[in-house]
Amino acid sequence: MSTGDLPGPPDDRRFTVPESDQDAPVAQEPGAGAAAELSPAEKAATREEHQRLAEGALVRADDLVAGYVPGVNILNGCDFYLQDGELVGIIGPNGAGKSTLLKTLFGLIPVRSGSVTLRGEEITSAPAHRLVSMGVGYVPQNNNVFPSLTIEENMQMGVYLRPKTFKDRFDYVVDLFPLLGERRKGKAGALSGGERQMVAMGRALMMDPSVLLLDEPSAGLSPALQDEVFIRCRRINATGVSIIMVEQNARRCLQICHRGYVLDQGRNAYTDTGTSLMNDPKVIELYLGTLAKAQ
Ligand SMILES: Nc1ncnc2c1ncn2[C@@H]1O[C@H](COP(=O)(O)OP(=O)(O)OP(=O)(O)O)[C@@H](O)[C@H]1O
Repeated sequence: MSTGDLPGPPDDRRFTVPESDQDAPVAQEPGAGAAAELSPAEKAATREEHQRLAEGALVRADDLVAGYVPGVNILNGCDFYLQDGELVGIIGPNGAGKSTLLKTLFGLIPVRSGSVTLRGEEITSAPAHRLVSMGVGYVPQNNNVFPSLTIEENMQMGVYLRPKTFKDRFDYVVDLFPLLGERRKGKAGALSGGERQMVAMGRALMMDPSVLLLDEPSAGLSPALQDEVFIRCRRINATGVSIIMVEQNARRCLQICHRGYVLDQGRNAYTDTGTSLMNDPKVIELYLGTLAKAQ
C-alpha cells in the first residue's frame, strides 16, 4: 500500500479550529522555535484561547509539569485537550516529551503541578487501574503483549475485570483485526512487530474504552504496515473511540488526525488541525523537515 492510499483528514469536521486559533500557535519559551516570536501578551492570549476551546473536553490537561528524576522537569507547563470523538496526534522532535505526556495522562508519572481531568472529573496522578475502569486504554510502545500467552489469552487479560463481555468484545476486535481471530490459538511471542501491535491495540480495546492512548503505534513497522496501522486507527476512531496518538511519523499522523499538537521541550509549540499544521511553513521548517517539503 502506498502513502497515497492513506485516508485524508477526517471528513467529519466537528472539531474545526476557529480562524483565530488557526493563526495562533500555543505559547513556547524563547529560543524554542518560531513561536518564540510571540510577545508575552500574545502567549497569554493564545493560552486563554486554548483554554476556551478545551472547555467541556473529554480529557483535559492544564499547565502540566512532570518528570522522572527529582529536579528535572520533562513536561514544562503543557496544555492539552481531547474532545469526545476526536483523534488527536502529538508530534515533535526526539525527547520533546511526547511519550512522557501520554504516560502522565495515564497516571504512570506523578504530576508535579497542573491538572488532568476526564469528563470534568479530576484524575491528576490517578493510578492506571482506576483510569482503565473509567474507560481509558493505554498501548505502550514496547513490551505491550504477553509473549508466552496465546492471542486469545492476551485478549482475556484485557477483559479480566469483565470476563462475561469476552465474546462480544472479541468479535468487535476481530472485526477490526481479522488476523487476531485467525491466529487466536497462536502464541503472541511468535508474531511480527506489526502483528504484536495489533494484539496490543486489540487487548486495550477489549475493555471498551472511550479513550485510547497510543504511543507510537507505527514504530518499527514497514511503510506499508505503518499505513495499515493508521487506517486501523481511523477505523477505531470511527467506532466512537476517542484517540490520543503520539507519533514519530509526523506527516502520516497529521494526515489522519482531526487535530495535532507539536510538542517541543515539554510544552506546546503549536496546535491546529492536522491539515493546517502540515501546511504551516514554520511547522514544516522546524518539525517536518525535508520529507514534508518533498511530498
Ligand atoms: N524512565 C525515564 N527516566 C528518566 N528520564 C527519562 C525516562 N524516560 C524518558 N526520559 C527522558 O525524558 C525526555 C523525554 O522523553 P520522551 O520519551 O517523553 O520523549 P519523546 O518526545 O517521546 O521522544 P522519542 O520519540 O525520542 O521517544 C528525554 O530526555 C528522555 O531521556
